[in-house]
Amino acid sequence: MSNFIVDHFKDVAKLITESAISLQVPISEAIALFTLSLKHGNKILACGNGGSAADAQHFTSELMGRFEKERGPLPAVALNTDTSLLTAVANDYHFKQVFARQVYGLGRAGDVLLAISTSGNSSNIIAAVEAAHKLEISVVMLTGRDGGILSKTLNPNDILINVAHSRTAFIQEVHAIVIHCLCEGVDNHLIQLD
Ligand SMILES: O=C(CO)[C@@H](O)[C@H](O)[C@H](O)[C@H](O)COP(=O)(O)O
Ligand SMILES: [Zn+2]
Repeated sequence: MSNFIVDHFKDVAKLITESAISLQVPISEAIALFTLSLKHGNKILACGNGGSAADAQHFTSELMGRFEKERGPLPAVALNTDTSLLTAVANDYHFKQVFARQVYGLGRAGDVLLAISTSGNSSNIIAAVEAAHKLEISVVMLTGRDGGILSKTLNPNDILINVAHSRTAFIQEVHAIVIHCLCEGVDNHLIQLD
């Protein structure tokens, strides 16, 4: 029997090493976009489904709380956390609208939306991106596989961070690293200014 545990660690380690090269530029660009938005007094919205919902709230909690260094709170809201709101919108309208509705309610021009989808094909994430575009909110898309439909909806100011792998688990494991790099980069920029 093959040792799937050792294989998992080895295979994701290879993907992490490859991603360090391929994702360095879009991650740096996303850090610059988030930082500029926050410096202008705007906020970050984030959304995802399942494991990516956990990733979205992981990111916003490290902005609103703290990452590694002491600083003030940075305005950031995960759109997948309020079960009353999510069930009401899904029940009364459509599950596709659960994030878009909140983008329309909370979003303002100049904010940035972090849209996370390992397939790039989740309809509620695509609808959230459409809502963001209507409000002149730039989008950082954190995706996997070939980026799916989401990657085809990029506006010129948007940034695609795509982990080109077919296993959802591996994509999510790299996404966790990307999220920590985003937090570290934003802190490096903003704490220098203090
Ligand atoms: O965490 C996992 C699988 O590792 C699952 O919960 C996964 O996130 C869910 O199936 C999501 O609904 C997948 O959506 P997406 O990433 O394709 O947008
Ligand atoms: Zn998972």
